[in-house]
Amino acid sequence: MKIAILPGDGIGPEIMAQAVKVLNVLGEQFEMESADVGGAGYAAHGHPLPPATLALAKSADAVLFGAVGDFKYDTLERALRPEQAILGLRRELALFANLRPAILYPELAGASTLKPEVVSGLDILIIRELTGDIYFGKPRGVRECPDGPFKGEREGFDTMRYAETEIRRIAHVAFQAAQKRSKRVTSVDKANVLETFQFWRDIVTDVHKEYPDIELDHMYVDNAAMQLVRAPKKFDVMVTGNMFGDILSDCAAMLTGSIGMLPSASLDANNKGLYEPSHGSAPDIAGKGIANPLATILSAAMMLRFSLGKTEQAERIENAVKKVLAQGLRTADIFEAGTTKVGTEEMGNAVVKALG
Ligand SMILES: NC(=O)c1ccc[n+]([C@@H]2O[C@H](COP(=O)([O-])OP(=O)(O)OC[C@H]3O[C@@H](n4cnc5c(N)ncnc54)[C@H](O)[C@@H]3O)[C@@H](O)[C@H]2O)c1
Ligand SMILES: CC(C)[C@H](C(=O)O)[C@@H](O)C(=O)O
Ligand SMILES: [Mg+2]
Repeated sequence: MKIAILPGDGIGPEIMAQAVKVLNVLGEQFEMESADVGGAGYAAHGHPLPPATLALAKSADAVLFGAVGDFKYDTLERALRPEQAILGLRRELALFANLRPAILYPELAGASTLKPEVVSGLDILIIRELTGDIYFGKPRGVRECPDGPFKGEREGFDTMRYAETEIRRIAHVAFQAAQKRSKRVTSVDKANVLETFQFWRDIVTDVHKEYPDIELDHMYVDNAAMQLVRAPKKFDVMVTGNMFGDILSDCAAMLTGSIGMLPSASLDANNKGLYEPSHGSAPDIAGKGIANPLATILSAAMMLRFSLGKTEQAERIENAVKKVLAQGLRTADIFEAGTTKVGTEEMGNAVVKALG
């Protein structure tokens, strides 16, 4: 089985090294091949998603991705910016279904910024549509404003759009995921204002007819953001569009103690996938050896489960993570009094040791 390893920028290489270490000691015969991506791809090959990197990702059984982005590239033309690498991979590999599970490990109840009783036992799954919406809609750009009070001035614009097929297939993913959980789906939209999301609501409602065992409710995104911090445990599966999902999943991350705890799987129609932590390249802490590698290690576990058919190995990793947390080991982002602060590498080594 071939795994493409794309560490990327900032803390990407540091956290990826820990996940690779874990994969290496499982006793499996994985063929792992690394390639430059993001700012590292641009620096070495003049493009954030060099053709060889894309070819590797396409030929592999799964992709493990670190993070991309570096503020020093923010002035490059958009097509050359590091973020285009992850957007390009999502589009080229047709990874339309992004699963972001926000689970609170009991040991981290005190690490969350919310009261322990609000978050204890939290286990929600955010399903974010990943290849449509305003992220990919055209036209977009900066132009002369054609009408209205600002006619003649420059204006920036993007296009929000969803085709029926795109909504149907992500709705199926959500309902089917809910069938394996507590059979509840909340579809998050902005149907009160946006045509795109009234259409989204209508199509999700239609797909729901095929899933009479699932309870569906609809919620506006502003309310959903509020409810996520007010009473997050009321949610089970949340399904939403690309941009709302981006924002809500960062919000949900903090319920788990840190964004350094939130893994993700981005899947195509055949469960081939790219796996990455939900966070970015964290330039503010890059190179310091203090980043939390657990989101990346847990992403590797998701990869074993969803794309490589190695459920037992996935569980081994997840149990090892629980064990190190129970041992009181914490990176700086989840540290609290009475626990032991460790660096990125020590945390990776502890997971390896705890694999059993
Ligand atoms: N999928 C991706 O590759 C991805 C995702 C999000 C952001 N980005 C990019 O990353 C760069 C930085 O973006 P940002 O600062 O807005 O978001 P970020 O997620 O990189 O960082 C936000 C905050 O969370 C902290 N943080 C993130 N991951 C952490 C970890 N594993 N352990 C401990 N702390 C962690 C950071 O130190 C920072 O304070 C930008 O260039 C952005 O475009 C990339
Ligand atoms: C880096 C960026 C393109 C990306 C997104 O907006 O999807 C990131 O924020 C994420 O959540 O994976
Ligand atoms: Mg994001």
